Amino acid sequence: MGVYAVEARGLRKSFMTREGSALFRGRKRVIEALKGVTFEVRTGEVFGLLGPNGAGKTTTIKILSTLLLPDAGEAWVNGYNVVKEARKVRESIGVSLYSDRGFYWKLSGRENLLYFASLYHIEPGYAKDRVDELLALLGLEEDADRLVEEYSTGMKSKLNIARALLHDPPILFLDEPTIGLDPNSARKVREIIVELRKKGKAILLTTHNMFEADMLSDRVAIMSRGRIVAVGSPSELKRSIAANNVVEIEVVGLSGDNSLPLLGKIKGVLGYATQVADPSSGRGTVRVIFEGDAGLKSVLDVLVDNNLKILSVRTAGPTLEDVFVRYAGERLEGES
Ligand SMILES: Nc1ncnc2c1ncn2[C@@H]1O[C@H](COP(=O)(O)OP(=O)(O)OP(=O)(O)O)[C@@H](O)[C@H]1O
Repeated sequence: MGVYAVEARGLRKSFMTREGSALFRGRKRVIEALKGVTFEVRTGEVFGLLGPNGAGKTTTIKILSTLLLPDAGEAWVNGYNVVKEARKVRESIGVSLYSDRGFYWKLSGRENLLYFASLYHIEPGYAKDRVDELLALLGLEEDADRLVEEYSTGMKSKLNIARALLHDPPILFLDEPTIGLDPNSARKVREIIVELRKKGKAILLTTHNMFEADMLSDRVAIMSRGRIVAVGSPSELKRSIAANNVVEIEVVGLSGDNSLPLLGKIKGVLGYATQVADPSSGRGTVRVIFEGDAGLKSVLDVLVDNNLKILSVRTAGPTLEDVFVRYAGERLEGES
C-alpha cells in the first residue's frame, strides 16, 4: 500500500432525499452518488478528478477525508483505512473543501490560522512561525491582520489552502481550489500547487476546469454520474482518442438548450459538444468526435435541419475536453 497516497476500491454511496410538490411532499428518492469508484493516487503526484456538477467528486473527497462513511467499498489514505483508522487518516491529510470555509469572520486571517493551529495541537511557539510561513507562501502577508469578513473570495480561498497546510500533511485534498478566483489569483494558486508537488505532496484535486487539470495533473480521472470512466495522464488520454477525428464547426443560431440529439445517432459519431460564444446571435461551435471521418456530411445535414447557419468547418487536435466528451458523453460545464 506504501506506493499509494490514496487507494479507493469500489466506493459506493447513496443519499436519501425527500422531494416533490405540495401534494407529494415527502416522496423519497434515492440518489446513487457513487456507483463503485476505484482509483489510486500515487505518492507525490497531482491527481485531477474531473467531472460535471453532481458527478460525485465532492462525495468521494468527503469519504476519503472521513467526513462521510461509504455504504460499500474500502479506501486507504497514507496506508490507513478511512473507516477503521479515521484519526490516522485525518492526521495525514489537509483538506480544502469548496463548500465549507468555516472561518471566524470577526478574527483576522492570522488569528484564524493560529486558532486552527491550536485545534491541530500545534505547539504555540512553532505555530506562530508556521502561520507566518504559510501567509508568505500564499501571498497573504499584507492582508494577514485584516478581519476575514473583509476578505475577497480569492483571499478566503488562499486562507483555506493555508489552513489545510498547517500541520504539514503529506496528502492534500483540494476541492475546486480556483473556482471564483480572478485570473491572477487563480494563477497564484496553481503556482502554489506546483510548489507543493515539488515538495513531495500528493495532491487530489477536483475541478471543472480542463485547462487547469491538463496543466497541473500528472494523471486525471474522468468522473461521470458516480463512476470513473477514464484514467490516465492528460497526454495518454488525448492520445487514446488521437485516432479519432475532432471537427469543429462554427455556426450561427445556437441557443443554450440546443442539444441536437440526432447528432449522437449518426454512425461514426462518438460524441459531440456545443458551446455558445455569443448568446445574442447564437454564434458558437459544435465539436464532433468521429471514428475515422465517416459521417461529416450527415452531421452538417442535421445542423442545417436545425436552422443553424454553418460558418466554417475545421479539424481540431484533441483536447482534454474532447476526451471528456468521448468517455462521459457530455460536456463539462463552466470554463474550459
Ligand atoms: N447530503 C446530500 N444529500 C442528498 N444528496 C446529496 C448529498 N450530497 C451529495 N448529494 C448528491 O450526490 C450527487 C453527487 O454530488 P457531489 O457533490 O459529490 O458532486 P460533485 O461532482 O462534487 O459536483 P459539483 O461539481 O457540483 O461540486 C449529486 O446528485 C448530489 O445532489
